Amino acid sequence: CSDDHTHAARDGHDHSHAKREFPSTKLAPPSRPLHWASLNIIHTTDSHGWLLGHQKTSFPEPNYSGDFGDFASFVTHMKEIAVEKDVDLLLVDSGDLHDGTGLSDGYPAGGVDAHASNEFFKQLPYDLLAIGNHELYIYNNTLDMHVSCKVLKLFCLQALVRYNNFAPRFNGRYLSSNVNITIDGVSRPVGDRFAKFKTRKGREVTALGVLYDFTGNDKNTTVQPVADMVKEAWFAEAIKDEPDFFLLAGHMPVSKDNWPLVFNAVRAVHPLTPILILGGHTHIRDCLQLDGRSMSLESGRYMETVGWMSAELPAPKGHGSASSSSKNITFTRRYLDPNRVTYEYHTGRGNFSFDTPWGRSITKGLENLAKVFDLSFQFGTAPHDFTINQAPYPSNDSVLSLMAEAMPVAFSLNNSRASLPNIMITNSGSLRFDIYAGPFTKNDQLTASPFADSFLYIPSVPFAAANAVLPALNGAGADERRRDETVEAELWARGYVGTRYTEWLEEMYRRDVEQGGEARHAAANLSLGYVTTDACPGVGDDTPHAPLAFNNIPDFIASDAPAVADDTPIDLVFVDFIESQLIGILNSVQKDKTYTTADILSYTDVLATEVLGIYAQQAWN
Ligand SMILES: O=c1ccn([C@@H]2O[C@H](COP(=O)(O)O)[C@@H](O)[C@H]2O)c(=O)[nH]1
Repeated sequence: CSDDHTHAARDGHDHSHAKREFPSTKLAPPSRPLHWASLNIIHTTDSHGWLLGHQKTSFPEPNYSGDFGDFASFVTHMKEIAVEKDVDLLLVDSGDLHDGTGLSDGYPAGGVDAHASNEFFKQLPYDLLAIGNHELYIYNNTLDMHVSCKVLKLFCLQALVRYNNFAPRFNGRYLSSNVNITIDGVSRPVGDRFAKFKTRKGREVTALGVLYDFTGNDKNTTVQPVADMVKEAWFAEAIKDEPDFFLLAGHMPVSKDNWPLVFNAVRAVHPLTPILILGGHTHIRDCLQLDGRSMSLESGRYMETVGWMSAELPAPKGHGSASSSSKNITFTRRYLDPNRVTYEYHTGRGNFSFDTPWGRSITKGLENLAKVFDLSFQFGTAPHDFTINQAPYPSNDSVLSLMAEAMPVAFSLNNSRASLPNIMITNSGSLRFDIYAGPFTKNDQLTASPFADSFLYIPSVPFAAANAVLPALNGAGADERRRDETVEAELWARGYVGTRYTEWLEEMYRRDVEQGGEARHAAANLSLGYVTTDACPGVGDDTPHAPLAFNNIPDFIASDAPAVADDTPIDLVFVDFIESQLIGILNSVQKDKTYTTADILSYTDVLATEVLGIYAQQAWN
């Protein structure tokens, strides 16, 4: 029934689901079936707690409205199809499960970030997972991903009670090839360094799980640079024997990063063995081929994309295959919008036959968790949409402008310093999602600003110096150069990837404008969404869309500067995430004093996660 494929509503059998039978919005189905080959992969990355799907009704949100229960049902049906076709289908994740929604970050005091949401992740039949940088900002989060009872005998009982954790569930397939955690003075991999396993069809796989050169990790966790990892004896030993293919998952962008180091190290030993790379981190849809027998895929962010890769591999070794063939392998890739229309289209199911009991139970469990965490608690009513890149900055419709306005309001509560002049600075990367008109809930607060960062200050900074910090941080100095390369490199290493994502959005918008976008979209009846151009052949986006409007934003934002004389001492307030850059910049814009961490004090107990809620309670009620 074709209509069954064009609405994302549920069948209504289970009325307890009625609340999430969004969107009633009509969704376009995919443009064509997926190409299945002898080996196929479903890929997720950078999900950041977005397991209840995107719940707002303005486009592009309905494109991503499928929840993790729907995804589980999709995976079940796809696995059945793979068996019918007698081909391999693997499920792979490339990390960053923490920081992003109320489900991951709305836990009660004393809890561990994403522990509860990861219980749902653990229910999916992932064949391989890799650690992300967001698993490493806080030691306890890393610990929660670890704990192998095989290794940690004494610690285990206590850990299982407190941290009923992640890696052991995946039985050697949660990989952290270059990431360690230190427990009781002993440094050990968070998951496993590598995995060797066989697919259902008997293909031998050698797998790695690599993190890019991240340096913002908490103490007692370590990230080994990729260039050093490939020189390790364990690495040489792991890749020595030839499998049917190498599966390189990792939280590392497929373009402009270090995958070639890993790829070349493998190629030096195995010039022809297929290499399949599943990357992440920059939140974009991207694909390239490092050679004709390899494909690298990156599948977006926030469960806004489910990636698909297919590779026509020869039969497994020992099944009479010509594994030493030097011919190019036929690969395809596709970026799926995760919604029920997409899922039903590709599984040949309708609203009445799509849900599996297991998928439904995951949806129910997520909804219960949202209740337990009180995620629909309403702070106020947002008067209109506030966006990160669709609206110019500064403007009334910019989330960044909203934050700049909200900080002084939120930090003035019970704060004896509030009457003193100040400038408050935060990084725009801390704002992770748009705010939509209507009820502004605890979940909306955490999707917009999920990092529980504190605010610090340096007292008595002369206004002229304090006021020079923001432009210097943003690189808009007198000579109009982009930000200092050292600062840029440091930000990248600490996990600052906003630039790559916004460049991607800008490029799709610019290309579209050049092609005379609007009339074309109207004629083709396109809804808003991602419009990907990558370096791989064939159709990428599963459902065609028109791109969102794009405006450039600065990397750092600040509250309005006070109207005081240049030499007036003021409080320079800033989010702790940018502490090291801020001190460096402050020392570069003035030479009267060398500021150090000893000059820094705590400004407020209000965390970055709480600012918008406090503001909404005052301004939006
Ligand atoms: O405490 C924090 C931690 C991170 N950020 C911002 O997050 C991104 C990096 O996240 P990815 O998902 O790995 O892209 C980066 O832009 C940081 O600015 C933060 O603000 N505070």
